[in-house]
Formats: sequence, structure tokens, C-alpha cells
Amino acid sequence: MRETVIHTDRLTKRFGNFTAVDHISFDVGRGEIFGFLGANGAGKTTAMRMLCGLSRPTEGSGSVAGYDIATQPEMVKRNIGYMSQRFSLYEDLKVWENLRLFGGIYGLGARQTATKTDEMLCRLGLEGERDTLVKALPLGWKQKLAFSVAIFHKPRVVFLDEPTGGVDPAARRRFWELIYSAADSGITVFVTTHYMDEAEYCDRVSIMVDGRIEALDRPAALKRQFEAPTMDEVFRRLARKATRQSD
Ligand SMILES: Nc1ncnc2c1ncn2[C@@H]1O[C@H](COP(=O)(O)OP(=O)(O)OP(=O)(O)O)[C@@H](O)[C@H]1O
Repeated sequence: MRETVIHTDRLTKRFGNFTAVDHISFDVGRGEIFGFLGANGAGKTTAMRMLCGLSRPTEGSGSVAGYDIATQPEMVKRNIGYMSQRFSLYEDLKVWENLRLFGGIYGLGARQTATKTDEMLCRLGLEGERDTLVKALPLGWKQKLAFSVAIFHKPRVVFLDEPTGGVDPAARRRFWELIYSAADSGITVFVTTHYMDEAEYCDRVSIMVDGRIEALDRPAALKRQFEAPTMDEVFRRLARKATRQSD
């Protein structure tokens, strides 16, 4: 049995008398790739914010990397990486300036940041783009760079909020090579996505409907359980039950 890195027990968030996340319980192991799916408004972002130590649970409990999300949020933040469409790289800085900035934020020294920058650009095939402004890079390259920055400090867990929005399946596939290699190195990957090809790539997938987890298993097991040929069909059958409107 692998070490548990994310644990939740009836984790709940209410805004007034509206329950955005409703008693969710699950465990994620070290090096596991865990897909966190749900229709718009299902409660994924709210749950992820609690797991990142950014929002206090109303009820229930959770731990990430061994730290309590309600009482030790600063320790949680120190042991995770985070990437989303909205927050990733500074567009008006050059590639190397972004890496220097994030190295500093993560507490790496100047020399270590310089060495890791060289290694990373080489691994991504971006050596020639060191002095390029991030805004001039193609979206797929930006996403790969943002992911590499999110794991720059070797966190125990990386949270990815729709990391590949707007790119084609081939670019998504290339992005996922980086996810696999991070997971192989022992980093736990917690990823939300609306792309069902990505759901197929996860070790396990949970599907949220109206704040609750309605299904959680390996993609192959979910397809058997719902007698559906694809994850797309599994998702549609569950999402059909949703009563909540998206924003
Ligand atoms: N601060 C808040 N105050 C009140 N309601 C909120 C707040 N944050 C989120 N909600 C509501 O909680 C529900 C869940 O929202 P959340 O953003 O977690 O969903 P999601 O699954 O991440 O959706 P999406 O895929 O669209 O990002 C929505 O109905 C949303 O309007």
C-alpha cells in the first residue's frame, strides 16, 4: 500500500446556506495521478482551494503532505506546487527571469536556481528561448514551462487546475509526458480537467456532481461500472444528474 499524501474525511465547504463541497472523502497515494472531474460549478475549485490551504473547511478534515489543511495551511503551501490557467508565469518577463523569480519565491539559492534553470530548459528543448518573453511563446510551450516551474522545488504534491486548456490532443499528450515523469519521481499529481482524453491518462478519477463525489475509481473500472465505452460517456451519464447551474 503506498503512502497516503492527500487525505480528506467528509470535507465540506458552505457559503452561507449553500453547500459548495459536500462531505467528500478520499485518499491519494504518493506518486499517484489523481483526476478530479466534475461539470462547471460542481465544486472542484472550492475543494482544491481547501486542499491548498487557501480556504478553511466548514466541516470535516483533510491533510496534504502530512499537514492539516485547517490548522497548518502554511506548511501545506510550502509542500505543494500549483498551476492553473489563471496563475502561472509572468507574461512580460523573459523565460530566465521567470525562473529566477520562482526560484527566489521557492527559497532556492541563486546558484541552485541557475543550475536547475539550465537543466529544465535543456529537458524541455527550450535552451534557445532563454531570453524570449513568455508572452511570445506558443501556448503549449508556456504550459510545459509553467508545469516545470510548479515542481521546481520538488513539492510532495502538485495541483493542476485545467493545465492544458486551449491546446490540441497532441500537445496535451506531450504535456502528459511531463506529468508521468513527475509522478515517477514520487510527486503526487492532482489534476482537474474537462478533457476526457486526459481522464483516461489518470491512475484514478473522481467525478463530482453538485458538491458530492459520485464515482471514484480507475478509468477502466469506471467504464465497466457504468457500462460505457469511454470516459466521456461515463462523465455524461453522471453529469446529467447535476441540478446545479454553472456561473
Ligand atoms: N466565494 C463563494 N461564495 C459563494 N459561492 C461560491 C463561492 N465560490 C464558489 N461558489 C459557488 O460554489 C459552487 C462551486 O464552484 P466551484 O468554482 O468550486 O466549481 P468548479 O467545479 O470548480 O467549476 P468550474 O469548472 O466552472 O471552475 C458554484 O455554484 C459557485 O457559484
